Amino acid sequence: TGNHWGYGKEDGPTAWHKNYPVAEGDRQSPIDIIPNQTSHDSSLGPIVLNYDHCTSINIANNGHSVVVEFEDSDDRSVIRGGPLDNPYRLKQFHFHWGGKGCHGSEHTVAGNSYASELHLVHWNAVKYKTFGEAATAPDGLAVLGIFLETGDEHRWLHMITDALYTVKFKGSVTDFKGFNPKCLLPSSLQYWTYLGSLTTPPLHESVIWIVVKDPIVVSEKQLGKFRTLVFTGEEEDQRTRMENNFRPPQLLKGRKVRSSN
Ligand SMILES: NS(=O)(=O)c1c2ccccc2cc2ccccc12
Ligand SMILES: [Zn+2]
Repeated sequence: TGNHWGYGKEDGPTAWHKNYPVAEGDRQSPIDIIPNQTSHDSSLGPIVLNYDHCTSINIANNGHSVVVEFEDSDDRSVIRGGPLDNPYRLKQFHFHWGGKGCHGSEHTVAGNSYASELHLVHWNAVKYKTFGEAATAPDGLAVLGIFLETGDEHRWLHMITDALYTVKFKGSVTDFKGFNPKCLLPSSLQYWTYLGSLTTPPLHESVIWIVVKDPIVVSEKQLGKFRTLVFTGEEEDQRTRMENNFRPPQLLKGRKVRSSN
């Protein structure tokens, strides 16, 4: 019905262009990043994150992913530097993941996928009054992408995975205060950056992507807890496991991918 979209055969990424023609636009995300075809740009400074006074509000299942929202009424948690001309305010973060044992990242590196990908979504509150306005502007959003690979248990991810049972169904929201996503970042913030889009409908071409090169490591058990979520609402009789909620790589269409040193 209407602009309903998902990750299934009928309503998935290959069908999105019917309701969202920008799906075939010139700056769509994700992409396959080929490291030896990126251009190293020494003018690209380090990414600076000021999350020390960030205020997480809640954790929610929006029927597409699990999302942690932040208080963004002031500049208490911002990302700056790198390719950004302004500080961008942290709004939310969410994840994309695969099915058991298969891959689930959105960006790929020389054709290789990771098990999952974390997106920290920020908006340009210097130039735009609201997140909604920024979301449709070419320099409105900055999303920091972090790859997750499986291995040892991640010492802090349990704070997220322990809360997932409270947001099993689409539309569920629970309090989630005092979480600082800085604990989910790898030690090195070397990155690739390019101009792209939201990877979910409405696919607005408003994102400056900053994809961190080094993955964080999480255990298969921790990743498995994301797959206990379902795409469907509690009132629906269908229980469709939430997994493979990733869009495949899109055409580069002549875009340059720059690399920090
Ligand atoms: N995958 S995504 O980061 O493009 C994305 C958003 C990006 C920018 C603004 C809002 C977004 C909301 C999302 C909600 C669920 C999944 C991806 C989302
Ligand atoms: Zn995302």
